[in-house]
Amino acid sequence: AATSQEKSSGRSGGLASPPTIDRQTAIDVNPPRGTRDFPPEDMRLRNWLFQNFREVSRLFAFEEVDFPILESEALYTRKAGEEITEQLYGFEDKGGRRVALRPELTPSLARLVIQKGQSLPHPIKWFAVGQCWRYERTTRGRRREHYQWNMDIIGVFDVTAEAELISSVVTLFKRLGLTESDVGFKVSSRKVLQAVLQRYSIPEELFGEVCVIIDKMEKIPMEEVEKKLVALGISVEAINGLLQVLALKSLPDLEEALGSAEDAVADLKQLFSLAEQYGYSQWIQFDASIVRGLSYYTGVVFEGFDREGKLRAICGGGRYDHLLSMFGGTDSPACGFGFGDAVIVELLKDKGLLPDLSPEVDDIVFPIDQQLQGSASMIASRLREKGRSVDLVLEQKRLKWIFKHAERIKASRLILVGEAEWQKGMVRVKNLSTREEQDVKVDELS
Ligand SMILES: OCc1cccc(Br)n1
Repeated sequence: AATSQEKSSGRSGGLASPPTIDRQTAIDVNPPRGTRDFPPEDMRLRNWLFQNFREVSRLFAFEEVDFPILESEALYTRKAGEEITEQLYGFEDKGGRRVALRPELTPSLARLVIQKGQSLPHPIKWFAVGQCWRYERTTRGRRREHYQWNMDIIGVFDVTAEAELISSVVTLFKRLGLTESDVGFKVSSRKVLQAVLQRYSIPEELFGEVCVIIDKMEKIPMEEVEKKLVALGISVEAINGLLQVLALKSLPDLEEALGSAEDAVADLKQLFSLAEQYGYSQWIQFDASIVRGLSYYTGVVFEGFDREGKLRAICGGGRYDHLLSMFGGTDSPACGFGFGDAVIVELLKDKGLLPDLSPEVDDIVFPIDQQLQGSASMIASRLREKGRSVDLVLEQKRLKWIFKHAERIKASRLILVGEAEWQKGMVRVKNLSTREEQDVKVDELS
């Protein structure tokens, strides 16, 4: 019999040729440079990862929020030489407004907190999973978009907030099968830097820029770092004092260098003691060189890293107590982190921890012949009402194709709608793992 495709083309034999369309030039079927498609297999992995983000956020009683990917450029035009603002994906829209694809979520969160004003009960515990963008020079061929999981706590002065945030990332890592021998957190506080800058009476307003320069220490040659600091008017003596403190790797050494009265020392001692109580002290270590690259951090900063040292930071975060006033709002103490969707997948791949995710179809419903297509649709609807995921075969196929298809989508059952059984108000149900098959009354199908 002619297949439905052959019928529609009015030709039998050979494949039906597509209707002619006036296509001048073929489009580029690849996504724009630096961006990704998510075909089903990749989408299943992404959904699995995001489901873990959401489940951990639920465990920590955070509420989900979201914001537009497009924001006013003004949210990001900080003058601290940050990579994230230098690579801003900004443009002028048709209304002449300067807008940008968001490079991070925190400014949007700050904007919403200000918009909602004091009506919001504090502390605010919000999370978001959102796509973020940068315009990276293609020379480095790096991506221009990634998805970030963010968790933020607004309204808590104490480092109990940071301890809670780090605990949530530890929880995520454990859910993904990672242990403290795979990953860890380097933890410090920008108050360390602040204390040193004060000792050399370096003006407070240089703080953000100095942090951004120090953060580049691992990425650019030391002499360039020093040149940038000197360009800010910082003396060589101060720079040496800075570099000495930044080399500290133990809290006792920090206490010795700064004295126990310093906030940085007290904060970090409390944080490490809380980590003990949470049970994740094996996951964290003090490292004064950690400053992170966002200018608005003001206190504790941390980043997740892979202990083999092969990958870029897995996640990063910290305290940002003055971000709201940067946008004209009233300051609230705040801290949060961003966790990208790329490095973690590379790490899971390296560790052989990527899950085997297959499509989850319960039933294939197949009308043996064309006249039973309507009956098959009725069967499919009944099964769907019972919550079964049903792949209804929509065109005549040979049984050989059906079994191959069932194998490919890992269906658990094949429901054959055939004339003889249908006359008796039944369908043939084949269990595709046990190969058992039986006729089942339509009314008893579940
Ligand atoms: O973490 C920096 C960043 C921001 C936006 C997009 C991408 Br890819 N990466």
